[in-house]
Amino acid sequence: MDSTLTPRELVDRTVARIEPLDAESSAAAAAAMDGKVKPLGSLGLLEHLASRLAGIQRTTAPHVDHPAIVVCAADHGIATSGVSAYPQEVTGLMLQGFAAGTAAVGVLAQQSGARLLVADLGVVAPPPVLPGQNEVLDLRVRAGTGNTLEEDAMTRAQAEQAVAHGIGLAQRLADEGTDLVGLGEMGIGNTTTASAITAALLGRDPARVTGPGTGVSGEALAAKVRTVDAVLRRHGDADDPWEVLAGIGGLEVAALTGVVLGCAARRVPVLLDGFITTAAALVASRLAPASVDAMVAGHLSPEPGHAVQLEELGLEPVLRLGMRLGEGSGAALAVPVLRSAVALLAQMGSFADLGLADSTPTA
Ligand SMILES: Cc1cc2ncn([C@H]3O[C@H](COP(=O)(O)O)[C@@H](O)[C@H]3O)c2cc1C
Ligand SMILES: O=C(O)c1cccnc1
Repeated sequence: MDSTLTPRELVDRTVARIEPLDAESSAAAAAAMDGKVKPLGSLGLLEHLASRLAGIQRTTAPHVDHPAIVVCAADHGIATSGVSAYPQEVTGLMLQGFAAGTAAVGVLAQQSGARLLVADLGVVAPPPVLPGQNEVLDLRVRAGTGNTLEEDAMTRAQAEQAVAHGIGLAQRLADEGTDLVGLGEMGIGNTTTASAITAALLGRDPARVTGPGTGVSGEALAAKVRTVDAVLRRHGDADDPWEVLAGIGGLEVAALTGVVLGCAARRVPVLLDGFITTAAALVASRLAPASVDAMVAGHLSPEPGHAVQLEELGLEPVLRLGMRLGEGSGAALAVPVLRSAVALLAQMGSFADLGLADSTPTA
């Protein structure tokens, strides 16, 4: 990162570098897939994924050789207003689990052969760093956001700093040769924040995009919907993504927005996880519409707002496993599917190899 730039200048330069999908590479990969020894279209979404990765990476030989999962963590002032089934301290405890490699995403990232990076953007009670554990990057902007029922989540400058941190992380990963970045998050209360962001940006009724999160139901869920409604009335300037980030939060959402922008600018495909990372993707899409071209949806969460978000972004989820965990778990699980898609494109034989001129069905 050019350290002489202000955070806002870094964001603006990054946004200016984002280009749409390379239609030529994408079409060439799609044509190559059509020529493989199989009935046309029979590999379903894998065919689309191979050509999409080709278009993002601007090559007819897309690759998933060095995938990484980036988990951004931070606390939310709104968590103290009874919107989660779990207390705020869990965020810091889970950071410990990420460092130790014992959290779900640690297991799944290992299964998928993906490197795991964890960044603390502002956990209220961060755990001590223990020797021999995975590094937790210190990108702290402030110790948790303000309670958005009463105040802004953060200042505009803090939102810009958090987004810039995410861009810096993406640049570092791209410099290190990372060729796929999965997004993950941790922050008790952040489904409430994600619901408010989604309702604000898409102009939706809070009841349509607010769900159980970690497991609130009945009257507690009704109260969560009312909370999202109240947060929106205070901060919901849907026209301005910066207003949404600073007013509603959160710090990890802002950083993930930056990771999306930074990856899109470097042509690194971004694998979305669940409802919260997709809220960050929505903010990124408002700052840089072409950034959507760099996105792939890892999975579909049952959180009701997630399908609404994906429809808005025009993305088809790779997996539907009923997972509602977050952390990057769905993104980590989708990595092998993407790896398989590019392997099929690279390694499958074609009808031409068999001496057959074309793959068009006869009937
Ligand atoms: C032990 C534990 C591990 C988690 N890992 C991810 N989340 C998920 O739950 C939180 C969002 O749900 P809500 O808005 O209802 O608080 C986020 O931290 C999210 O990543 C977890 C939650 C818990 C309790
Ligand atoms: O959709 C998600 O990613 C999700 C749902 C509930 C809790 N945490 C994350």
